Amino acid sequence: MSVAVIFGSSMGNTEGAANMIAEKLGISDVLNIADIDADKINSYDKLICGTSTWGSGDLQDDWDGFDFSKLNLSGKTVAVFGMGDSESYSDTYCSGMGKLAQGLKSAGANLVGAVSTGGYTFEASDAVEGDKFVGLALDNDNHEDLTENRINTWIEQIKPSFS
Ligand SMILES: Cc1cc2nc3c(=O)[nH]c(=O)nc-3n(C[C@H](O)[C@H](O)[C@H](O)COP(=O)(O)O)c2cc1C
Repeated sequence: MSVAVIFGSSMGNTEGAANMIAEKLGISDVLNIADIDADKINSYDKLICGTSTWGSGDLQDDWDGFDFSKLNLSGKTVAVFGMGDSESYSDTYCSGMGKLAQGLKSAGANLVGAVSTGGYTFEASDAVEGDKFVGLALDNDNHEDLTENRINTWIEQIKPSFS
C-alpha cells in the first residue's frame, strides 16, 4: 500500500507539520504540491494532505493553482490537516483546509480524521462541519506549543486507516 503526505506551504509551517506527521507514521513520501502533478497524486493508494490558509480564508497559493478536476480518488482514504492563525484570522481560521477537503471529496476521496472543535478558540471556519473540523487544525502562530500533542492525538485516531 502506498501512502504520501502532500503539503502546500508558503513559510514552512505546514511543511514542518507534514514532516512531523510523516515521521510519526513512518511514511517516507513527503511531497510539496508545488512540485507534483495530478497523475503523481492519483498513483497513491492513500493520502494525507495539508494546507495553510492565506488571504481571507483562501487555500495556500500552490494548492490554489492546482486543478482538482484532474484528480481521481474514488473511494481512496484521505485525511487533511490545516495550519492557520486563530487569533488574527479568527473568522476564517483554517478555512483553506475546508476548501482542500472539498476539492478532494469532489474527486471521490473518502475523508477520515475529523477533529472536535472543543479546545479551539475562533469565530468561524469553512473547515467546520457540525461540531468538528474536517481534519486536524493547527496554529503555529499562537499555539505552537500544542502542535506536537495535537498531531500525536490525531495520529492515534487515523492510524488504523493508514496501516
Ligand atoms: C496575509 C496573511 C493572511 C492570512 N490569512 C489567514 C486566514 O484567512 N486564516 C487563517 O487561519 N490563517 C491565515 N493566515 C495565517 C497563516 O495561515 C499561518 O501563518 C500559517 O502558519 C502559514 O503556514 P505556511 O508557512 O505553511 O504557509 C494568514 C497569514 C498571512 C500573513
